[in-house]
Amino acid sequence: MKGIYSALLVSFDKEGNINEKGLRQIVRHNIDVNKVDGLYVGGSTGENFMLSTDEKKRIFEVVKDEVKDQIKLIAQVGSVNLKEAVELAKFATDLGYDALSAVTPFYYKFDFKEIKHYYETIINSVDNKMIIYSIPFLTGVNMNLDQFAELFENDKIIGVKFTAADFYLLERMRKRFPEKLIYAGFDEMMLSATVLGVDGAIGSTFNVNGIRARQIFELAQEGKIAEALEIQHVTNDLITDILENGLYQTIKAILEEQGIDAGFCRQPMKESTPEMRANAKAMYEKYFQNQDSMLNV
Ligand SMILES: CC(=O)N[C@H](C=O)[C@@H](O)[C@H](O)[C@H](O)CO
Ligand SMILES: CC(=O)C(=O)O
Repeated sequence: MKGIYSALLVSFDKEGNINEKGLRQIVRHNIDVNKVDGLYVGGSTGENFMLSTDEKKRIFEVVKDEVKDQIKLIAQVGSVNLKEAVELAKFATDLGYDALSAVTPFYYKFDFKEIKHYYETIINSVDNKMIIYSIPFLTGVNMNLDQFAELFENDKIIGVKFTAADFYLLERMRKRFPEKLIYAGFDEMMLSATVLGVDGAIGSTFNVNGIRARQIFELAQEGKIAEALEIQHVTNDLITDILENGLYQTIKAILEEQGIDAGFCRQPMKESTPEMRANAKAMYEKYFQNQDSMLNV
């Protein structure tokens, strides 16, 4: 389960319905062009928290049908509606997803006992493995080292997607949990996270920038830090441009430039303006049009 995973984008039509053809194209692009090791389905990048249970299920189905067993699949099933999370966990497990993930329960200020009960309830309802999804800047949930340790006592909880900039905590986790899988969640900090020994990364920008992401990861693992840093610099120029222009809208618009029907975002996320699309086109030309020759791949 180690390696580079795209946090999969979902294509929606103008009315906000899932565009299955576009979704399949995004999946194929991740396999054929980005050459990722796997997909993280139903995450923030999948606009998951704005979808109905049936829509989440349909996305799990379409993705599995397109991927078959070509690459690994992680299903993010977490929800403040715990019954929904269990239902999705069963559904994704029956489809053959390699692992589950669940965001820490958010919105209400759940205490740690409640958070632990949530994870145990989900994972004990299925024959599968769980990767904790920790993203404090969106959820407000900050767990400490001892709390992670308590969750990790359950052998079915095999790892964490660590989307945080607290690299002191990341280092402490690496030392204390050598057997657990730690995935870096911030693409712009991938080099530093790799130096600290993460097992992989899960990111939104890999939907377009997967080749560079793998290069950073592999060069850093080989100790070629200066070379990895050069690629992180280019990558962060791109990520800065993307974040300034609108994260998911821009990644989708770059994919459109590559001939993929990546479509619209789901409301309440805004529609791209012509200016945003023009900026994305410029990013495509700057970072991707000549990527093969730039990178010697
Ligand atoms: C909220 C969100 O999308 N987070 C992603 C993964 O955790 C990241 O891949 C970021 O999108 C990316 O690092 C840009 O900040
Ligand atoms: C990786 C990530 O942010 C997600 O889509 O959940």
